[in-house]
Amino acid sequence: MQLHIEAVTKQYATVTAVNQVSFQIDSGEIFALLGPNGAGKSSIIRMLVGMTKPDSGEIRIHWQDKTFNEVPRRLLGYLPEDRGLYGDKSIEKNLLFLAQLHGMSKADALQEMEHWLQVFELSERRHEDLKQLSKGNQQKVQLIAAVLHKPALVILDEPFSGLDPINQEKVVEFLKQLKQNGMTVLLSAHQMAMVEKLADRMVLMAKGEVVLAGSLADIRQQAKPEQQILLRSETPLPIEWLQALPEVSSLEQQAPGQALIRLKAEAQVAPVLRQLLERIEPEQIAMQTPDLHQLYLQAMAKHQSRVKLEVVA
Ligand SMILES: Nc1ncnc2c1ncn2[C@@H]1O[C@H](COP(=O)(O)OP(=O)(O)OP(=O)(O)O)[C@@H](O)[C@H]1O
Repeated sequence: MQLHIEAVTKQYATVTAVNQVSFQIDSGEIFALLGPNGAGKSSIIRMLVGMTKPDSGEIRIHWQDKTFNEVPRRLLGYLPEDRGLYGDKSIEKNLLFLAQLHGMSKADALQEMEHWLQVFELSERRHEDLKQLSKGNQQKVQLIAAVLHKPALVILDEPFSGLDPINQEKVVEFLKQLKQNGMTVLLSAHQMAMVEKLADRMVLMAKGEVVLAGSLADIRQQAKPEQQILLRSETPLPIEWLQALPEVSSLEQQAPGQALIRLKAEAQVAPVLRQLLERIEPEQIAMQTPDLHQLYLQAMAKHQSRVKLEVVA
């Protein structure tokens, strides 16, 4: 299963939800769509599953030796943005119904269901009506429903939403299992820490456009992130002096004796370290690599200031 999204544009009335977006998802990858609210993630997903069509550009899905313009239903496991199962039916009845709709036999569905109910610790509750479950547990049932029929491609619109940190970790493990089982996974998410653990590649979108794309390492390179120095001392740090150093762009004081110092893009690290060591006796001094959350915030801030400049010009 390979997906090609080529120069796809989607307009709703006055809003360009997706603007000339291109990327490719390879077989067996976990691929993440990232971006703030309204970036266009769900619009792309809705076009992939055939709920809407692009205004221009092309979607091509290659499966074995065939090509499609939307993912065929029998190959697709989909967690929609608007969740929808039957509240007055039990977990088991809901899952059996959906598995059989996808052409699974009852025996196969029950066997597959057993595995996933155990993964999400819901085995004991299989006969409870869905409406009796917490929002998080309903979400877990929805995730099982998306994969029970062993689809080739799983598309999950915000699989982590509404889940506590422990259950978010469970979803990470669930997604890793899907990859091990050979499925291709596309997900949208706001939880950068989870995406960082999982995604082989990703695109960062803003206002319908791709801002950054690639693996985490690629994104780190493209983003040209600020260099960061973590400084820890047993005595309080001379914060004003640190802020006034010409190489420093900003400083985050994390405790009286601890700060994260961000350097200007063109700054050399060695002279900064020399000055620090002349003035301070640090307990710890370390270069820090920004995580996906920080890269995301930096990329979005840069994108916003570029858009503002374009508007002024
Ligand atoms: N059916 C629609 N009619 C009109 N505008 C729409 C429609 N669907 C989406 N939009 C607009 O398109 C833009 C992109 O929305 P979309 O739902 O794709 O973003 P998203 O990245 O999935 O956001 P979120 O993280 O909030 O789910 C938004 O400005 C949204 O208001």
